[in-house]
Amino acid sequence: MKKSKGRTCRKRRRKQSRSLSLCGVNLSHKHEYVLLKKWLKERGYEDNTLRPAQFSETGRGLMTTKALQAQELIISLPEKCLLTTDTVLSSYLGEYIIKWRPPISPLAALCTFLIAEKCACKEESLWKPYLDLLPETYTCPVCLEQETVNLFPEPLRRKALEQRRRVQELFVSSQPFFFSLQPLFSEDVASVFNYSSFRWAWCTVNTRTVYMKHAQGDCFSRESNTYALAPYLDLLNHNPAVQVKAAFNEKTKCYEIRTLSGCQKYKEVFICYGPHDNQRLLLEYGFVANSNPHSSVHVGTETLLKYILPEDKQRHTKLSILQENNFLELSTHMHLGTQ
Ligand SMILES: C[S@@+](CC[C@H](N)C(=O)[O-])C[C@H]1O[C@@H](n2cnc3c(N)ncnc32)[C@H](O)[C@@H]1O
Repeated sequence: MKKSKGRTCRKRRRKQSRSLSLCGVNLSHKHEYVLLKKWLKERGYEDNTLRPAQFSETGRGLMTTKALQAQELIISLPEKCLLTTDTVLSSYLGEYIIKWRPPISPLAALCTFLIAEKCACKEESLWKPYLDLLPETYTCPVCLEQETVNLFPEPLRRKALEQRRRVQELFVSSQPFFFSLQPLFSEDVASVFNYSSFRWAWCTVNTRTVYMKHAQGDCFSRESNTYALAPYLDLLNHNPAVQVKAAFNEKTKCYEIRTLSGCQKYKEVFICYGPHDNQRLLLEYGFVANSNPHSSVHVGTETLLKYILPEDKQRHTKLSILQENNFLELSTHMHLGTQ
């Protein structure tokens, strides 16, 4: 009898403590969040349901103060709150971007704006309440020490190095444009637009933007222009198990996210960033998800080649399929021996 009571008690306590760990510590009274809410209100955002909160398992996120039913709106953020390439073009950077040839990419434009606003115009930025709440550092592979990246399994290490190369290339190719902005700054632009601030801006765009299609104008290069930074909404964390519908609503002129799964009162509200496996989540967002239904194992080239035996009659076909689908990274000492 005693034993059974103990077990029930332990079970109940475990359940309570798990449930408590899913409830966050409310942050909304903090000065920075009060300022952000005021800033959002001035731009037409009204909401009494969501609260910024710190969660033990996922870090900072948003909590709901009422139960959300399936199909209910989680958030509806007016266009005025969104930071897009239109924002950049209508800022003091616009005339420099329009004149610059060859045109810079939409991504480079957003990074330039974030750095300029964050590092140079500190007190005057219209975006200050938002910028003050952005993370100072990121955990995407491009920000990690080489020794850490060396510990990754080969396929992830390869992707991490690719990411680093892409960010470095974009930084180097954007430098002449940065130098053209010197008239806007009293400091040396080389110190404002350094690699570290560029990497911070790149990670901000990469980990926090929502998809929003923009018309392809002449001001920017042909790369896709689909980014929108969405203050407050970008506090929503990822959960692969939830389903949401998210898009810019042309009628309401708001970026809207609707839950398809619902959410309990005082629990963290999640969205789904996409059906990503943990390698993709680590590369793009700097974290991995527990119990990820999209988990997959990435097999390195050497291992793949080891299991396609020379006597296999379909060896040639199999290797062609792997190669066509980018599964083989061939270094100079490797050869396929397809004959
Ligand atoms: C759009 S932001 C979400 C808000 C973010 N937690 C914050 O404090 O600003 C995306 C970032 O949140 C973190 N994140 C999102 N979902 C997460 C999860 N399920 N577990 C841990 N971290 C998560 C990752 O650092 C990711 O790059």
